[in-house]
Amino acid sequence: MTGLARFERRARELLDPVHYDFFAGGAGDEVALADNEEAFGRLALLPRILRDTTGGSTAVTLLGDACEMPIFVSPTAFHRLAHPGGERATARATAAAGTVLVTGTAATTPVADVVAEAREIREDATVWFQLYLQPDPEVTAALVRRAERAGCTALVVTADSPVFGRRGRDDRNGFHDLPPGLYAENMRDLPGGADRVRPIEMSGAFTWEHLDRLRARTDLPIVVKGVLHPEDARLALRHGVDAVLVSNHGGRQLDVAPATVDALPAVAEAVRGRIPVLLDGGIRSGADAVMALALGATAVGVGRPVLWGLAAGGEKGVGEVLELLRDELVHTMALCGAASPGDLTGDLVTRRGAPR
Ligand SMILES: Cc1cc2nc3c(=O)[nH]c(=O)nc-3n(C[C@H](O)[C@H](O)[C@H](O)COP(=O)(O)O)c2cc1C
Ligand SMILES: CC(C)CC(=O)C(=O)O
Repeated sequence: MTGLARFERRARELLDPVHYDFFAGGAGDEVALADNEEAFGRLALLPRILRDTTGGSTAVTLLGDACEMPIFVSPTAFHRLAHPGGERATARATAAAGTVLVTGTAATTPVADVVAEAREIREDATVWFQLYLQPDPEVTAALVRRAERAGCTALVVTADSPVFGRRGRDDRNGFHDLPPGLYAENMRDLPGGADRVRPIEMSGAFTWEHLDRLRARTDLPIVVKGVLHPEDARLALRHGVDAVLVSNHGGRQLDVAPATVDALPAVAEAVRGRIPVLLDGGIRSGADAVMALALGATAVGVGRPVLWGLAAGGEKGVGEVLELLRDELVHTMALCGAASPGDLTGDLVTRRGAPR
């Protein structure tokens, strides 16, 4: 078994099947979930030859943060459900890999502890905070302050969840609550809920105006997560957003959303290089990352692969997953004649079965 698949297999062996299903599953018939991965299989890379790639680098700068590779850790809920080391283990491994960790509202470890853990490994470790805007603006404001005080350097606002996706596996398994002792720790001690953990609320009432209010309230760069329509990318630009993240929430929200790599070119075209375009969904190899970068992403996020590494081997497992992806990325770039991510251009991507 090559690549990341062995981590998923190991995770499946070790995890409670109900928890495995929570991590692995998607919305509805899991069409978008499957398509995220399959869409990469429909693409091929058209390599360039005789280009000196020695002395190349995978480094990129993301919203001012130096990043050793254009692969970051997307926000996923409840890491302590995957492994007792939880978000702390993920933070240490991600810092060691020199890349960005996006922790968030649904973490089972407080954001301050996540950042402290990452900075123990590397002083300048980068942690961003994924925010679910909450209907009570005071609660949202408190979450933002919490992330700022912890030392997060960007906010990632998830905008694809006006309602919670319908996850058939969780319904069938009756999985709706965390086991005793595990909580969304960032929701603890917030206004109106002293001494208790507030539930994370989804709301369909949010508009770009709420983004404007957030913009006015924080100096942190803002990433909007869940952009698929090019017009929303244009709106993001108009509302002073610092980056967009092309995502369908790993196929966990709108089940008939397109695969993210299929949605990427139109978004990149709308943005025309003015702000970074990030992507997550279905990245399972360094070659997948190369394809997305060539199609206009500045960096790509991985969700489940990190959860599988965490479940399989805690900090060490996450480290192995990130190193495997880095190694594949470097190798694929070299074979494509690319010395740095900037050399990955759209002409390198073609449809499988239909070379130019
Ligand atoms: C178990 C799980 C939990 C997730 N939790 C969140 C979350 O709390 N907030 C969020 O914005 N996205 C969440 N996501 C979506 C991820 O950030 C990301 O978009 C997705 O996992 C990328 O797809 P991939 O798993 O194929 O890499 C979650 C995804 C999974 C699989
Ligand atoms: C439990 C949710 C807040 C997180 C999640 O499962 C998701 O965003 O997919």
